[in-house]
Amino acid sequence: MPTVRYQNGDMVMGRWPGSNLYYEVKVLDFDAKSSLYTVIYKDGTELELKEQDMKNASGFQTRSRSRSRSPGRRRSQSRSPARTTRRSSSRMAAAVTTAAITDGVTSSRKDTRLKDSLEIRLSPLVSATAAFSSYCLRAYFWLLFLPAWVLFLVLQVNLEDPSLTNFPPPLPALEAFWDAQALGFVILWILFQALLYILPVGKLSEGVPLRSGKKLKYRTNGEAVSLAVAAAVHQGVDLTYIHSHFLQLTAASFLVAVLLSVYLYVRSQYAAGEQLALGGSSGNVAYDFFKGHELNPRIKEFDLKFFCEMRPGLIGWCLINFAMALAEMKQQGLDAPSYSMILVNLFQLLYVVDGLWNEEAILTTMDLMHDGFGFMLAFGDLVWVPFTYTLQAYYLVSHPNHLSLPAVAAIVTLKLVGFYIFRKSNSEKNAFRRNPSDPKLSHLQIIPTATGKSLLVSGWWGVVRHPNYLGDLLMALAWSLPCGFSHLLPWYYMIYFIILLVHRDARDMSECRRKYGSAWDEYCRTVRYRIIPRVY
Ligand SMILES: NC(=O)C1=CN([C@@H]2O[C@H](COP(=O)(O)OP(=O)(O)OC[C@H]3O[C@@H](n4cnc5c(N)ncnc54)[C@H](OP(=O)(O)O)[C@@H]3O)[C@@H](O)[C@H]2O)C=CC1
Ligand SMILES: CC(C)CCC[C@@H](C)[C@H]1CC=C2C3=C(CC[C@@]21C)[C@@]1(C)CC[C@H](O)C(C)(C)[C@@H]1CC3
Repeated sequence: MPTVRYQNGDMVMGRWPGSNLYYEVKVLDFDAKSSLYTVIYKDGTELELKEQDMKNASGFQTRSRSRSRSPGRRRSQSRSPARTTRRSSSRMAAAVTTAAITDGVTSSRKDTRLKDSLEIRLSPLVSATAAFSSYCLRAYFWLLFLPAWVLFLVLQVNLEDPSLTNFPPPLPALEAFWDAQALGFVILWILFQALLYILPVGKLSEGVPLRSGKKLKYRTNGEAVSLAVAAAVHQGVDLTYIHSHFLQLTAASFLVAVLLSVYLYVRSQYAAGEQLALGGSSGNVAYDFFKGHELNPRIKEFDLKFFCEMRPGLIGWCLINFAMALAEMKQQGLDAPSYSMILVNLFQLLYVVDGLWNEEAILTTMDLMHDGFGFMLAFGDLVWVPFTYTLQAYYLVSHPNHLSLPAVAAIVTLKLVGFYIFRKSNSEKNAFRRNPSDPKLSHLQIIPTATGKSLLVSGWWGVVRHPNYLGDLLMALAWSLPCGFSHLLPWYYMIYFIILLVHRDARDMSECRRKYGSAWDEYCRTVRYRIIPRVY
């Protein structure tokens, strides 16, 4: 029978998962079977913590307000363990962390370390409360804006002269959106993908450790699935239906995404502990619905987030592109698709097949590791990706753009350079996160952090802080160039992607700053640029 050190109702300090920061928490429950305490943080987040991640509040001292408010001073006085040395072994870093946390309350020098942790922890709670209402407003805005924007784009692409100034676009009658057959096809497509996903072929990969240290298993059989889809398409299904029913297929997918999000929201109300993401628990229905609260919603072994992100939308994207190539030949009376259409198809196919081939790498991306699964991702995966990432191919069906051979060669070179940077940098980080002592990575310099994880500071991740985004942006440029410069619409992906990646980078920077504290500052001082060397 385990001893129960803290009682229900006790106010103690609880470690924020994945960091060395302690927050004030109230003990709600103790589960003798798992030896885990259920605690609630001041912002309402409920989590399960091990006893070793909890301390008596009396052992902590806080700095005076004036001192903690001075960022300059804070920087100069920081004694965080992560700053002290640069070591080559992540195990050393883990040892430093453990020492700092477990002994911190007794010696005065170590007290300073804990005070530094507390100092960082106080600000996010205060600002979280202040920013709450603005977050809720933003959620309402995005819930309305995202579907309206997709509709706007889909209605523009068929126009002879698509333009932002065509606003509001001529709206079709309401019944034009609804087509039971289109809904049937969307459902069949998702079920077909689900069937391929559960087939016992391909690898079973482990995700990154959850807060409890447990690792979930994922079936990563994307390569087999892409071959199965290619074979099915080869059997001669008439895909031009997709071009002629694009609006109805978009509306049907939107309906599925909304139903899925409602289901995800409802089930997240019953999830607890490590099943939950750290966001999406504000209590505001719109915000939580949009953001999603459950981290890895699963029906038995079927992982809904992983499946939606990697299968129906992503493979659907290639299928739609291919359908557009057939529609172009039909509409323009061609024997073969145009060079522009071939380039757009091949480039994006390479992107998707690469994603499926390296499916395991997605397990270390932000969406899979940290974000809850709610409307944003469900809509993103099932509507946004297949129906807006295909706009370049759709545009070319009725807006031909002739490319000379030198132009083709230049665009292909750009795509390959982008792809090389994207793949190499993603694989490097993924390999390092999976096995930091991989001998193939032993030449890379690292910065140990107080969490036990280290940061790569040479190799691709020493060039800029997001080399993978740089490669991705170069590829995006290569996808738009074949469409020419007559309209802004085929450049939409490039513009959206710059905004998305700059925003993601900022979000990731503050998340990493929270997680790694001064080790992250040191990384940022060493690697000065975010995405483009010497520019940004
Ligand atoms: N086509 C599309 O629509 C989109 C494509 N993408 C692509 O998906 C890929 C994944 O992107 P995303 O998930 O945003 O971000 P990343 O794959 O860049 O993941 C960021 C995480 O990597 C870890 N990390 C950061 N710096 C270092 C370092 N120096 N050493 C070791 N680990 C580090 C941190 O996590 P931790 O320390 O916790 O491991 C950080 O939170 C990218 O290639 C991106 O371009 C992304 C969004 C949309
Ligand atoms: C609706 C919102 C405005 C934005 C939603 C964003 C999502 C569409 C993207 C978030 C991260 C994504 C990734 C890919 C597709 C787009 C989304 C879901 C990705 C699967 C594409 C293929 C790549 O190879 C990848 C690296 C596996 C990508 C991972 C991130």
